[in-house]
Amino acid sequence: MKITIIGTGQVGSTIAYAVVLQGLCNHLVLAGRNLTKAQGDVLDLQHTLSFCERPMTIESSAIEDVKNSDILVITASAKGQGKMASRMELGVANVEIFKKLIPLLVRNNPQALLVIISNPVDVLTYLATQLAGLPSSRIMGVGTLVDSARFRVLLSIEERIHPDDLRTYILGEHGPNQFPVFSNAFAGSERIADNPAHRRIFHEVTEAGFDVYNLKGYTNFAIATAACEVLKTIAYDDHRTMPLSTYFKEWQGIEDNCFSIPVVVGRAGIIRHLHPNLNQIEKNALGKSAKLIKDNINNLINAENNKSV
Ligand SMILES: NC(=O)c1ccc[n+]([C@@H]2O[C@H](COP(=O)([O-])OP(=O)(O)OC[C@H]3O[C@@H](n4cnc5c(N)ncnc54)[C@H](O)[C@@H]3O)[C@@H](O)[C@H]2O)c1
Repeated sequence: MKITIIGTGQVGSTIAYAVVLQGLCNHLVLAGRNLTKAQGDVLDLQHTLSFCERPMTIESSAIEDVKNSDILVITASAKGQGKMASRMELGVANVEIFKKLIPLLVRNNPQALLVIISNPVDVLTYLATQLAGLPSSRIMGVGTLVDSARFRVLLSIEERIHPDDLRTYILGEHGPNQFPVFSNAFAGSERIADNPAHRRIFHEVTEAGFDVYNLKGYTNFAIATAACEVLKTIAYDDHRTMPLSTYFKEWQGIEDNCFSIPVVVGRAGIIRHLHPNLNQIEKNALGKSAKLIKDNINNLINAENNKSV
């Protein structure tokens, strides 16, 4: 299994470190615009291997020389300017980056699954699906997986139950247009109530990424761990369920959109979309989110396409 990470900034390097610690492949490539940084990371990671259980080839590469990967993890991104209030601030620059990167990467890595990390992740997963010309099952964004994980951790503190035993999903946008699915949230088969305390935790989660970013200038540990959950279920063909950003023609009455829905993931990519039975509050939230997310996609991608015609 050959995993290539595109972009060796804070997130790319931390994903690489987590991949090495977890032994998720036998061939890891770090590819970046800044080859010196990639080479430095490679040496540092190679020196980690004697403490790891699995041997692994670790190499650096120029992006144009990346070939025949099984999985491409895309973290390349423009830099945010100062404090960040919205992931859409990266949108115009990252749409441009993706228009150059995705066709090149797909041409040279025709069998690869694409795991999109860069923000705004739902817009970029939609764009990558358009540009790649591959089945949408092969392209996924680590959307609200990280939000759902944060939600479980904060709820676990409130409920004093291990976060892994909390079945709670946040769906929709990796951003302000996300919503919690309390109607299907359980711990030990007991419903996790939709009450003011749990709603307050959900609102904390929506802001949590910015809290970390505005304190230290980037987020890396939670996203790298979430990305590795996706890589692990692909590598071992585990068929685990998780909320990921994916293009769909139709899901629960919403058409032609791209955001996080519950999916089953394995070696072939997204194997199945799951269809939870949402209550009326959640159906309303879904409809509202879907419209706002599609507006973001239209504003960033379609407006740009129309300009270049
Ligand atoms: N989906 C999520 O949950 C999530 C969580 C955290 C961060 N992110 C996103 O991940 C991305 C990376 O974050 P980071 O903190 O590592 O940023 P960073 O600035 O540290 O790294 C970005 C990397 O992209 C490279 N790059 C820039 N322009 C490029 C180009 N034209 N071609 C190729 N490479 C290019 C840079 O050289 C750098 O190595 C951001 O968009 C960030 O918002 C997403």
